[in-house]
Amino acid sequence: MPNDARHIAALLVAAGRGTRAGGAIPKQYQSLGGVPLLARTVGVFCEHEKVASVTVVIGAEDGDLADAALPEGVARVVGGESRAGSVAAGLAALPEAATHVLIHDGARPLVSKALISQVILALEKADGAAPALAVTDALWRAEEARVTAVQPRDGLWRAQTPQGFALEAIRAAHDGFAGAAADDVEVALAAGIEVRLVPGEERNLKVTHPEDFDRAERILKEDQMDIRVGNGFDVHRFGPGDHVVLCGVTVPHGRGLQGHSDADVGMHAATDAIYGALAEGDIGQHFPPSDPQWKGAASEIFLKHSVDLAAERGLTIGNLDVTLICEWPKIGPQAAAMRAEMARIMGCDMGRVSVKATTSERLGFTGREEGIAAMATVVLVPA
Ligand SMILES: Nc1ccn([C@@H]2O[C@H](COP(=O)(O)OP(=O)(O)OP(=O)(O)O)[C@@H](O)[C@H]2O)c(=O)n1
Ligand SMILES: C[C@](O)(CO)[C@H](O)COP(=O)(O)O
Repeated sequence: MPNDARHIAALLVAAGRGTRAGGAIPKQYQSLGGVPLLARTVGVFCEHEKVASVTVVIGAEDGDLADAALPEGVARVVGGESRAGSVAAGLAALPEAATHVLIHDGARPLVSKALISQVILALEKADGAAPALAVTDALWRAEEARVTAVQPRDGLWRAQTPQGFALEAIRAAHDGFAGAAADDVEVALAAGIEVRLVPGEERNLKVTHPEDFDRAERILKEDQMDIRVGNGFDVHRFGPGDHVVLCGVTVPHGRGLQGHSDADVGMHAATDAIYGALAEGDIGQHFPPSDPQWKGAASEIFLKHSVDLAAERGLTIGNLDVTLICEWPKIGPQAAAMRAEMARIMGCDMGRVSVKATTSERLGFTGREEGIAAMATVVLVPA
């Protein structure tokens, strides 16, 4: 269920003929890693928690191919002769509740949930937002296979999709646009809509030529091999109190743990392990202790956030191993409840979560019962 007051509609244009890609059927219905290319594109948007509806624009003669490629619940509409015509048909068919639209090429199957999120975020600041990559190669003009001039590349960007807009603004822009447009940003600019740039992704290629299938398949294989390991470590000191919260479970104790949040040292170590695996910093970076809104916060919020970030990258929990280091309280009797609670928050099987404990033989700060330490190791695997 989208957690956004806006209704963000995804509009995937897939009515082209794919002549440059060749093949017996249009490229969007050809197999990419054993799945129709368009099914992959649609899947990414269907799984995005902020996308409220998905509409696909198909070719008039592609009904049977679309039946085989599209999941139930995805609306479809027949497109036009040009990409712009297909977008216009799609804009007219979006759900009434839609406030914003993400217009995306069906032929870009490797778009990531993280990129979609960036475009949605940028739409909070402007009526238009689109991903692009800076041009890094030198640019030339040429005629008849001879270089005739150098084209300065400063300020030049390679356009990608999804291109996001406030719905009424882009509808009006399309209504008032005459002629051919390469994409919807061109239509938006002609109507004076401000379009914010967000960093594009190399992997978000448009399958255009036959060799692009090989490129896309190589990226999919790399995704399958993307296994991440992270570790986390945390310490909280004891203070006054009558309980501690460890791995989400409240344990009666003669003292409490001090901290800005609920001081759940085990959950913090686990969360930092996940951020570490993602190279996404640590809890303090995402939830600054200086921010009063996190005072006394349940650490569940932090753990859930790190797992959501992993999911945006297509990763899920392979396994998590947490070690609590303390003399007291005794963890063994609570370990199963802690594993169950962590598994619930992370949305994974309890068999993937380990919580164990050790004393430090009365040595050091944990041995003197000044505080509790925790360490965690996580493995993230492709979802
Ligand atoms: N009349 C059209 C033309 C294009 N598209 C869609 O716009 C996207 C980008 O276009 P492009 O890659 O140029 O696709 P094709 O037009 O299918 O390719 P080609 O020019 O090689 O025929 C694709 O997802 C394509 O299906 C569309 O919905 N309707
Ligand atoms: C919209 C687009 O994907 C932006 O890069 C692109 O312009 C559409 O594809 P085409 O090959 O230009 O038709």
